[in-house]
Amino acid sequence: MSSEDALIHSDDPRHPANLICTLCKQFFYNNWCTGTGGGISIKDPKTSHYYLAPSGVQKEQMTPDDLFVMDAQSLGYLRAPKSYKPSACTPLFVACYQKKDAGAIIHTHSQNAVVCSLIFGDEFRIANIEQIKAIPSGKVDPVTKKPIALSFFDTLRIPIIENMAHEDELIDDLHKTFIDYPDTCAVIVRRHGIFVWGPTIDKAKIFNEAIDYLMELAIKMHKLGIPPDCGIGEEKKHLAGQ
Ligand SMILES: CSC[C@@H](O)[C@@H](O)C(=O)COP(=O)(O)O
Ligand SMILES: [Zn+2]
Repeated sequence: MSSEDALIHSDDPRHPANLICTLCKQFFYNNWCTGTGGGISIKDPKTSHYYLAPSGVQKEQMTPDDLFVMDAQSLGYLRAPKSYKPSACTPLFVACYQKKDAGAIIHTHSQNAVVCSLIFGDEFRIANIEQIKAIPSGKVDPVTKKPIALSFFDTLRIPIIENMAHEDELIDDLHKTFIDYPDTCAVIVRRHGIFVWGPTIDKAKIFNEAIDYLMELAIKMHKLGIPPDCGIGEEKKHLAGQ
């Protein structure tokens, strides 16, 4: 086996090259990565190499042989399949690795993200819902040094940026959200989808699932006339006003 192929061939189902293919399949059936849209990038915790999907392929049909591998320091490709270009999301994934210390990034074309971006302005907010507790607050416990999750009584805030003609044109607004929302683990792109990152692929997957659940719930609440960020008990007033 060539040294390039050794980067993507492993019997370990948790190897990044295998995991990207497995998760993209799962996400396809969630309607998150259909019609070539969306994708996943994982940083190998052992080597720190970035694993990236090719552009414009049916993401659920990818195999490890199709993947690009990038060196985290030089940003040069250690492996680049000749028949493909790397994902158009690559500059955005790299920004999340470099600026947010991400271990993995998930990009979906979730319809819940798209509808929320049509309903809400520059920010998606939802408060006082149990599932919020799956999302990190961005703060770290000073004693245990472990990340602190949002509480049931908190408000989850996710910035919404405008879509552009090309994926790489989102980079300036993405960088701006890193400054304006230092604690966020996600950015919604209006009429497009969402980017979610975490310190590991397992965490990023949990955050993405929890946020998608909350966006779906917010759409249902909005349809009932209940603002998703209303206080506990305030929903009665909004329901009564119908
Ligand atoms: C359906 S085209 C979608 C792309 O423009 C992009 O938004 C996307 O999500 C995937 O880009 P890709 O280059 O295939 O990884
Ligand atoms: Zn996209």
